[in-house]
Amino acid sequence: MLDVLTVTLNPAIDQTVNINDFKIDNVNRVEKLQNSAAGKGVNVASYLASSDLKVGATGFLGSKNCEIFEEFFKKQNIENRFIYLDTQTRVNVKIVDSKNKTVTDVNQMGFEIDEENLNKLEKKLFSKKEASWYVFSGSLPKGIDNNIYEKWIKKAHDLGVKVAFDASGEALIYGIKAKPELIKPNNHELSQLLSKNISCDIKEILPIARDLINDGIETVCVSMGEKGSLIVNKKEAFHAVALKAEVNTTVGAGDALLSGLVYSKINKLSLEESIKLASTYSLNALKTIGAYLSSKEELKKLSNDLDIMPISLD
Ligand SMILES: Nc1ncnc2c1ncn2[C@@H]1O[C@H](COP(=O)(O)OP(=O)(O)O)[C@@H](O)[C@H]1O
Ligand SMILES: O=P(O)(O)OC[C@H]1O[C@](O)(COP(=O)(O)O)[C@@H](O)[C@@H]1O
Repeated sequence: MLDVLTVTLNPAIDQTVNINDFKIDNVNRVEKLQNSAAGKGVNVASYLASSDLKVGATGFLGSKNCEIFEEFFKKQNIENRFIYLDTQTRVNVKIVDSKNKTVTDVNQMGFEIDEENLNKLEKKLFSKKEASWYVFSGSLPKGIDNNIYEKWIKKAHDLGVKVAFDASGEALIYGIKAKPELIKPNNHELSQLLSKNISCDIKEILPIARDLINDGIETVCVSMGEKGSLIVNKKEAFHAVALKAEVNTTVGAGDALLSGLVYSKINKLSLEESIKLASTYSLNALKTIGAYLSSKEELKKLSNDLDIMPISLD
């Protein structure tokens, strides 16, 4: 049995283009271009497989541009359990502007899923327990109902599988009703959940995270970009923030954070150790284009750049 099976319904080839001083409504010249196999669950699978867990990845892939994924799965030691569709996987453009220090995401809608293929995937996931943990993450392609993750989290729990969940909008609103063990919304996703603007203020985020815990979610980690993250369970809370960071891209930092949290759950790390490890993974992701984890020594060095502060729950 696998340790972790990640599910990516709408993977992507991330096309990172470096444009110095990117200007809208103008002609921009690309200085460097890199394509990477990606999508939320593909990234998580890669970080976890590099952490010596037995990992599989499933969901849907277009057969017409699947080579980049197949090479990546082989290289990263990820068991490929994708269902192939007779089409292309979407290409998401990531415009990295090092002069203005911005990253602009242009994410395509991707393919449409019909009932037959959805049934095939459900069979793969729920005929028997395939892994200790399932990770459901990322946007929903056309043809899939917003409550799919809610339905699947319940089905996973019925099989005795634990669930980490990272989605946005309606899919998130439905999904948390099924009480996954672990969620990692960012502050924008919390805003969608509560239909009001949530800032990166710990005093504002802590009670919201605690409400989610009281509703039955075991661990809530709210990520806040350069403001770090807040992790909360029933007993403790910590705020992790980077004292310094080398930022070449912010794409995949959330997936890296989630991966570190899943690894920590599987290895029963304390909440403080968990957020330290997960934040280290995210610092690593900021340096690297594509979901590649650095060596243990490099990660150890990066972890020194973190400040982990306990937050009182009284
Ligand atoms: N500019 C940054 N400086 C330092 N750390 C960052 C920066 N951007 C992201 N991070 C780290 O990556 C984590 C996830 O990033 P975030 O942007 O919140 O996730 P998501 O991509 O899911 O929106 C943060 O909690 C933080 O640890
Ligand atoms: O499924 P969505 O929400 O469109 O997101 C897909 C995108 O998210 C990523 O997985 C990165 O996610 P994070 O930056 O949140 O870690 C990209 O690789 C991919 O292009």
